[in-house]
Amino acid sequence: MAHEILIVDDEPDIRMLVEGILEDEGYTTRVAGNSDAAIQAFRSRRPALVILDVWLQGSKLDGLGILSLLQAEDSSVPVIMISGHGTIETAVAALQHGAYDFIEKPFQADRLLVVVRRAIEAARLTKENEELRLRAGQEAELFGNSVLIAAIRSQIERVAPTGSRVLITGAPGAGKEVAARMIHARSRRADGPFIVLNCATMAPERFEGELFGIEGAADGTGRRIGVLERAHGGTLLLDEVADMPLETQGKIVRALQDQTFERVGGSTRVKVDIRVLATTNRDLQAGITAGRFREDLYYRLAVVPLRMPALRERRDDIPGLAMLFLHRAAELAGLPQRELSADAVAALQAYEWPGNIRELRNLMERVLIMLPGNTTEPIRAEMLPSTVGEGAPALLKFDASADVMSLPLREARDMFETQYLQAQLLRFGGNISRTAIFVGMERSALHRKLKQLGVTSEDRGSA
Ligand SMILES: Nc1ncnc2c1ncn2[C@@H]1O[C@H](COP(=O)(O)OP(=O)(O)OP(=O)(O)O)[C@@H](O)[C@H]1O
Repeated sequence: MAHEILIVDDEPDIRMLVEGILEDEGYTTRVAGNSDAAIQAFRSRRPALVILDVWLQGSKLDGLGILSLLQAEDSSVPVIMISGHGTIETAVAALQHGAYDFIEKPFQADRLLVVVRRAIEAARLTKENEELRLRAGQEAELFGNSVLIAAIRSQIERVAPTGSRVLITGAPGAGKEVAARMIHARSRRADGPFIVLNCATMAPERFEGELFGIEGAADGTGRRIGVLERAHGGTLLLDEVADMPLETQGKIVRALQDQTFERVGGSTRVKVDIRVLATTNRDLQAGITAGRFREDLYYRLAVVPLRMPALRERRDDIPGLAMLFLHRAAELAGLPQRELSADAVAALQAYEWPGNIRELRNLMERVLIMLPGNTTEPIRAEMLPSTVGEGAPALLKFDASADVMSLPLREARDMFETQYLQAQLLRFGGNISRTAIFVGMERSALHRKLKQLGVTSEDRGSA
């Protein structure tokens, strides 16, 4: 993305000179000749940087006055002062008031460009640090080795750089937000902001103010920047978009169409450049039929649809994810690393996971922290909460009880094979091909075997 620079100078020649130097380097520019125009330009959209003359003839406020106003409004935008001979002292004072640097007139193009580059880079790093802090613990990578998740990853790789809008559907906790973060991280906007608006938790009366911002009084008091503006140059995620009030849906359709909007209570149109992603765990088509969701908004958001599979559809991801979350939890809590025993893994794979990956992650953390002792002993199925732990062991343990001992070998073997294959099928979500590879049989031979043993599709877990 080209960085946009606001040039504030009362002399048209200097404005043109600076504009030319910056545009030759690929920056985009806006210009203002006095304090009113400068403040209005700054408020209508945040530039990446401001170049501000110390002395502005015929302007209500001079450079220092403008600087303090801009700093009060948004100190994350760096300001470079331009000073003439008689104004160096003021420029130095400006540094104490938060200006990034100053350059003296007449200046060399090279010197200007070096300072501009440094200022933008410094602002980027500050912002990045802040975002890293905010994002700590928020995943931007979809882990898992199953065929399903690998397919999602490759769809993301394909769609991320295109800038298309993507509608991500799937059950709660299935990783929709992670997928959205991954799209942003692999897009050309990766250096820009990633802003999430949670439509489910937003009170309807606050919605539009949050989305479009609020104009406030003429002197700027009470003005609030909305998420559309905060996401400029980056990505906006409309999380749980089905919960957006109908009236707001109508307004956002227009904003998506021409990337301009008005703040609540304002009349100037703000222009932005954002990519919009949306998630939902509801059926939006049903919402359209019921009149709860606008069809035109649906088609604007669902340019590329992406469905996140539930965890029970890709049970072969469970062992790896469970270990990942267990290791991370141990690291965070400063506890010794522990492994999972085979029966614990099987129990985890047999469970239905209504809360999907979020439930798995929380469970692994809870198990690790709640287990007594400072031991490195593997976690066994019986140590898991009973809802999870009771799922598998009956299928897995072939116990040589008296009953079995009274059977002829052939029948005992059939019994063992039935239980063994049922358990393996469950581990692989009923997928015959993957089970066959694991147990070392041809796919067709496994089919025949299952038929002969009378193992039906209900025994195989959901595919
Ligand atoms: N494939 C994955 N690899 C690693 N972590 C994941 C994966 N998918 C989800 N997670 C983790 O699971 C949790 C839930 O994921 P996320 O918030 O993306 O789900 P969601 O589908 O957006 O849920 P909701 O609909 O409830 O908002 C997060 O902590 C996330 O980091």
